[in-house]
Amino acid sequence: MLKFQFIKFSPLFPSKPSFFPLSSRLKSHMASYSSSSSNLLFRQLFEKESSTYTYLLADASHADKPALLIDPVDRTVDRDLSLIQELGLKLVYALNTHVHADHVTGTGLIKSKVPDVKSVISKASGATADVYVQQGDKIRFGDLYLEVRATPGHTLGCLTYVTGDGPDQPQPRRAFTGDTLLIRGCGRTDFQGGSSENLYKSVHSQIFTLPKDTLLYPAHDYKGFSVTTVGEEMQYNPRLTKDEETFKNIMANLNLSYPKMIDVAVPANMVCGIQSKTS
Ligand SMILES: N[C@@H](CCC(=O)N[C@@H](CSS)C(=O)NCC(=O)O)C(=O)O
Ligand SMILES: [Fe+2]
Repeated sequence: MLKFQFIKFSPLFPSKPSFFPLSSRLKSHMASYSSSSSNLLFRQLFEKESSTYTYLLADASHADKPALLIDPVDRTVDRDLSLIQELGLKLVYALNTHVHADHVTGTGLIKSKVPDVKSVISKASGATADVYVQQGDKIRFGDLYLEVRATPGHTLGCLTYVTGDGPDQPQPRRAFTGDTLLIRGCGRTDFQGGSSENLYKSVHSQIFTLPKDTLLYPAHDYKGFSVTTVGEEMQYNPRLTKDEETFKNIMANLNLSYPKMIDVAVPANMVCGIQSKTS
């Protein structure tokens, strides 16, 4: 099994040099130019049975058009792979934000259909994958990357993936929050090593510290919303705008029924759906 260092120090997809000897005026012009001519190809995809969002990201300017999927669902793998083929992308990574309790991840199925794809999850999740990531790691695809932020609370191993910072990276930034932060809500904390204290700290230290215009994309939405921003959630999130004690009280009294598929989904997702024999 590969360790994450493989990606972290891999010269496969080196970044562009980030230093250019330009005047500060020209630099600021370049920064705004780069924001409107991003290399990032981005698609938000939806699986309606579990109200799950899957995200497709690719570096469309790179020769190979390397791509990754965040939180694919087994039921929609064929749709996602058809889209990837149609757009001429090369799928390199299939990432999970955490061990899902409400649906079976598509990661294993993807690996059985496209064997070169590497599955990615946090070491803290305890799940099987090809590549384990942790706080501060970078997952590179072409000239772009996702920065890994550990955001435990909904589960012990929850991650938020944030698009790269810097003049050659697309702006505004996007953060894929899994179930840590939902639009005007957050993930429940009553199973899988959940902790309302940890979730509160994760959101305030790892998500609300991002620039206010950062676009936030959750793993689920049950009300028809698709995207929010850091600034919007800091102002309007009915749970996370409260002080920590009030938040913990809200979370202790959600009274949600367990996800219908939890007994099937968690054991399956601990081995990333289905793993190939070689991984
Ligand atoms: N009814 C759904 C499960 C709904 C649910 O529990 N969602 C989770 C995220 S999936 S683990 C959650 O954290 N919800 C928080 C909330 O406030 O709704 C099913 O049966 O699958
Ligand atoms: Fe979840």
